[in-house]
Amino acid sequence: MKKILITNDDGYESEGLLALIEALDGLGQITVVAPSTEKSACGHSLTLTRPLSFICVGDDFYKLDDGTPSDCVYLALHSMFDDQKPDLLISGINKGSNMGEDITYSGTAAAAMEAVLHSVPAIAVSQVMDFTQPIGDFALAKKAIRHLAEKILTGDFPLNEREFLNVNIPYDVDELEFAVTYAGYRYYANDAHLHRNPRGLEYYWLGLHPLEFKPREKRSALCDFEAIEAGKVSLTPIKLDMSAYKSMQQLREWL
Ligand SMILES: Nc1nc2c(ncn2[C@@H]2O[C@H](COP(=O)(O)O)[C@@H](O)[C@H]2O)c(=O)[nH]1
Repeated sequence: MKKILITNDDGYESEGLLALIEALDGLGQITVVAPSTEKSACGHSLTLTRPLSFICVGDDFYKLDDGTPSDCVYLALHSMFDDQKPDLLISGINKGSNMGEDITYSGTAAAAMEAVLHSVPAIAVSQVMDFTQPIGDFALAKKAIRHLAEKILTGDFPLNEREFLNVNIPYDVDELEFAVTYAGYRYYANDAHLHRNPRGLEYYWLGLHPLEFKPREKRSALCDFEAIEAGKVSLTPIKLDMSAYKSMQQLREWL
């Protein structure tokens, strides 16, 4: 029987995680290891400075106290799959998109990175949200991820070593249509909001600014943002090799 490992970064009680489990029902033996608390924007952090513990919350369903998504993958592979690695790791369904350079912050994407570093095929799946509206049922996301998982588990994983599939699901769309994309260019501000507690101690809340984007020049395909704007499920192949090959010669000349 095929083995599927599931994790996320919104925490083990997230609606997106439960929807993902439902979407994959019947496709294989599912093991869930998810953080005990929300870990959004935790990146590819591993917890090396304190111990972590699995806490069983159901059949083959564990929360990792208090681990990151990457810890969940790392420890699950170490402790639960000593004879045969999982055939697929799926991280999500994240409440919020992860497009462009978002993936450099994303715990959802980082779990997929951790998996492919251990030669386990991986998908990160994130749902574009309107946070002013009810969360919804992730219907399109479930349909999309089941389609992709079935193709992978009955056939092959379409990417190369140390590459993962970053999937973003459009908001409020019913029809399933895929688009193969590249990661767009995301604009980031560095807003922070200063407050003081009743004793005068200052503290900040980061972020909370609009995250605009643009396509990158001279690309034939759509970027992830454009696919989402067109109501398509964005499939972006991401490689972990971050070397700036085009800059190597200019660096040599600079020396
Ligand atoms: N650079 C900023 N990124 C932000 C901000 N608000 C949200 N985000 C995005 O959060 C997600 C985290 O991903 P997750 O998979 O860990 O939930 C990622 O897409 C970030 O870009 C912000 O104000 N600034």
